[in-house]
Amino acid sequence: MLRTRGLTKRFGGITAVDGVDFDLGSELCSLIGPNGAGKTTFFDLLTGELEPTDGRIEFRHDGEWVDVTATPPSEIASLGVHRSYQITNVFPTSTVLENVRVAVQAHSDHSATFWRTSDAYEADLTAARDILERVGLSERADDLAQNLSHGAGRQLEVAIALAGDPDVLLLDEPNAGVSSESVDDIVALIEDVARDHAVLLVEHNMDIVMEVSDRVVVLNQGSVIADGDPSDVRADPAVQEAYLGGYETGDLAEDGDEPGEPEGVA
Ligand SMILES: Nc1ncnc2c1ncn2[C@@H]1O[C@H](COP(=O)(O)OP(=O)(O)OP(=O)(O)O)[C@@H](O)[C@H]1O
Repeated sequence: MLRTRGLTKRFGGITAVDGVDFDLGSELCSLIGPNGAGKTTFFDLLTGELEPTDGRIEFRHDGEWVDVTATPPSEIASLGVHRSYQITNVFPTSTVLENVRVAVQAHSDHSATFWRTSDAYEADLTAARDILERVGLSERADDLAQNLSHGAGRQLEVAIALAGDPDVLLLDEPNAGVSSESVDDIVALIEDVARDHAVLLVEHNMDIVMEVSDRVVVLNQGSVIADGDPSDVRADPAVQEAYLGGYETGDLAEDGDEPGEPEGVA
């Protein structure tokens, strides 16, 4: 679905992403690593928000590999790669339904038509309602987005990303700031969208990573230090040393950190 070759991003003297070769298939792959490992920079490169210093990015589109290195974000989105942004593309004073309808309309073929028919409007509304049902927000459809809890806000961001009918979803800490009661909803949502999308997930909570991932890739100082099955990656001594520090499932819940988070993770 997506691949990088020799992908590199330098900021002055800092190499944030260092020659990364990465392939994403039809799977749920988690990208983990300590603070400053380069995860956000890697996402920003994939979505076109940053231009690489070196290397290339390709997406599979209509059966062909397309080189999208240094392509603007809107074009990358139109090729089927969507990122769930943290709040930034939600209109707080619009309803939940309207937020998703606008996102559906922006993607639909008839969006460029000035005189949109009421049929097109109804079709977009129906599609938006279906998406809200899928992410578990149907009952909040008429609420203003600004009145949602953090967890429901994350569900709305995923709904907006789904409205673009993506092939690849990049989920950027969908669990960040979410109350412990809502974590199960977010985990269920991640697992659900992964059934019919390739998903690349950045997530600090290792319990979630171990539960949902088909594959885990570990970045450290911009380089991939491990890539494979979650349990193999967890047992990898290099990963333990760079990031996990003796992590066992659930064992960090008692020491004041968030459950499942390696120590020192923001
Ligand atoms: N715009 C920038 N200008 C200069 N340095 C940057 C910039 N963005 C990131 N960096 C540096 O690049 C490195 C990688 O940062 P990045 O935010 O990608 O890591 P991360 O793995 O996402 O970290 P975190 O888990 O804390 O979000 C860090 O050393 C960071 O300070």
